[in-house]
Amino acid sequence: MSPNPSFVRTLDEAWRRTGSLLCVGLDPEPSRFPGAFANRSDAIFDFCRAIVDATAPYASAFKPQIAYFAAHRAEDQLEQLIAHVHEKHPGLPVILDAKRGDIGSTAEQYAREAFERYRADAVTVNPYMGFDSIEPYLAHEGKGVIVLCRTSNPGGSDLQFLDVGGRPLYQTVAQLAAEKWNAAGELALVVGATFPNEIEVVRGIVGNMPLLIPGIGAQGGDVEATVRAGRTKDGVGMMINSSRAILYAGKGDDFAQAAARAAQETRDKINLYR
Ligand SMILES: O=C(O)c1cc(=O)[nH]c(=O)n1[C@@H]1O[C@H](COP(=O)(O)O)[C@@H](O)[C@H]1O
Repeated sequence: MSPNPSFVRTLDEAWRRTGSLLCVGLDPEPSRFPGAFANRSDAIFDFCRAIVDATAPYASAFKPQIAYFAAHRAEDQLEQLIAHVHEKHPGLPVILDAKRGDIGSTAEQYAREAFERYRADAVTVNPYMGFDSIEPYLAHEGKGVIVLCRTSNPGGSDLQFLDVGGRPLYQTVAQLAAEKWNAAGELALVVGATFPNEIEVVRGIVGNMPLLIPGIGAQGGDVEATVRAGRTKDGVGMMINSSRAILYAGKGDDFAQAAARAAQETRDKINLYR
């Protein structure tokens, strides 16, 4: 079997080819779908496929959030959706947002779920249980592992800001990721757009490592401050995610066109500051 292409390399190529740092988040909530989707058993797939096809010209990655599928017993639709992205939009990586974290033997199963069942290119993981809980994902050659570092939510400070030897815990996570955990070169970190100062600090610690940055759009993160803080010297290095502000930009039959417009505007705004 040929090895998987490198996630980090594919992502870097996508940034440069598409000229976009936008990651379109796929958090499907059927109660917010336009009326035409009511009572359709495949509504989640159909809605997300329409969003993917409409926004792909403005995106460099997609990020489905697993809970939005699992809560509706729609894991099969998630499989179909990721297969659709690979088939119709090759070269745009799919990040499965699952925020997993467990002992090694269980993590092996989560890794198989993300990479073999769903065929994601990368998965989000929680570092709270330490490196042996992350290693099983790295055993999948070429697959990306995106570690929570400084999350976008207000409660993220409860633990991530605890003082560890004179600096906040999230900085220790960034340093471990950059210096000890990244032998495979396929790690990335999550840093919320709601905390641009911390984005800048993390960028200083991790060099060119990719950052997944959620929190613009519905959570109110500042695009200009985010981009200025997180860009690499080459003006790339960030998967800037927006979910609800794109998915639900329109409520009617033109929802996909409205999503495309929102994606285009977001891409263009990001590009003003690269
Ligand atoms: O790992 C994530 O993607 C993530 C980390 C984080 O710190 N904050 C955060 O909002 N997310 C996810 O990013 C998405 C943000 O969605 P919107 O606020 O609608 O753009 C959701 O799927 C969250 O689960």
